[in-house]
Amino acid sequence: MKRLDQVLAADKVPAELELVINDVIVACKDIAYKLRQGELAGILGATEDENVQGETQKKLDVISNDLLKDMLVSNPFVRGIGSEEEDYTVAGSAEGKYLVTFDPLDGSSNIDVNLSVGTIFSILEAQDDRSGDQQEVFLQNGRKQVAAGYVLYGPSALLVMTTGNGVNIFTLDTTVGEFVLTKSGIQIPEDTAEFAINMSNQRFWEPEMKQYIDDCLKGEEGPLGKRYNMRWVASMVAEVHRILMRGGIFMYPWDNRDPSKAGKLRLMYEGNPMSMIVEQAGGASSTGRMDIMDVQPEGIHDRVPVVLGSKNEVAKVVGYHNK
Ligand SMILES: O=P(O)(O)OC[C@H]1O[C@](O)(COP(=O)(O)O)[C@@H](O)[C@@H]1O
Ligand SMILES: [Mg+2]
Ligand SMILES: [Mg+2]
Repeated sequence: MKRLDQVLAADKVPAELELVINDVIVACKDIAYKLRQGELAGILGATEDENVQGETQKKLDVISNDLLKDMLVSNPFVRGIGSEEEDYTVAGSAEGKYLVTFDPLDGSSNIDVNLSVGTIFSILEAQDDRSGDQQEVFLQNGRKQVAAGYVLYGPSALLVMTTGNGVNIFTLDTTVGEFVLTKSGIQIPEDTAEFAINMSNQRFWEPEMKQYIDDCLKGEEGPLGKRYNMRWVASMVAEVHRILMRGGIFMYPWDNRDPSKAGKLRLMYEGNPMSMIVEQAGGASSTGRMDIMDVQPEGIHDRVPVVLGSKNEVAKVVGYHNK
């Protein structure tokens, strides 16, 4: 079985980028270990703080963020980091070429109930010599990503990653503490009859999204002509992983619960890296009106409506928005 370094060498990934990816992975292995220990490691429960998104931080949000941040800002090839849990971007090395953004712990509401959570990361190249504490250096669209990935902490810990040459899946071999390649060339089935959306927000959606879901629920008798199944894990990493394995469509659409937030998910920590992975696996990813990776970020914490997964189903949802 191939190790991660062998796969990266075969993909001709530059040595400096490999060292950055390695540091992300060292931190993720530590997170995986702490999650295994759970209550025994005293890591469950909430802190008394809120993050910049106005969400209460779980202890593990903070622990995971600090692990990733400490590893990366001391890496000589990292110019800076941007995190869902940091108010501002943080400078690394002035000579560093790479910028790393991450959602240290995705699906945090699942931690205390012992369900799947993940870490999502995205790597960009700095385009000029601005310092990593200036958010402007990060404000590049998703097409500029040189690598993206997630670690899913489920029954086994999986690293799913792309450097622009397809999607590989590595499983953490806990006997040696290494991620080893277990699947490559992942392809998402083009069609699906399984959707994932938080239905409790239905009354806040735009009419186009309401119409699509109404038509899914009509099943064989409806205009979509098939019976749909539904899943909602409330952990984007777990949903995207299910879609990579068996197809499906995942949506966190725009809603008007809070008009200042264009959807719940964050472009630079969730939307872009997941879109790169999904597109590299032959799927599609859209806001409903444009490809997510073409959205120009205006701020590091920008939010974006997300529709991603099986290509033909995403095209249907985009079709509803274009009607
Ligand atoms: O609780 P809701 O509104 O269903 O939202 C679930 C969504 O929120 C998220 O948990 C957001 O991620 P965080 O846990 O990193 O804030 C996604 O993973 C998931 O798809
Ligand atoms: Mg998240
Ligand atoms: Mg998070």
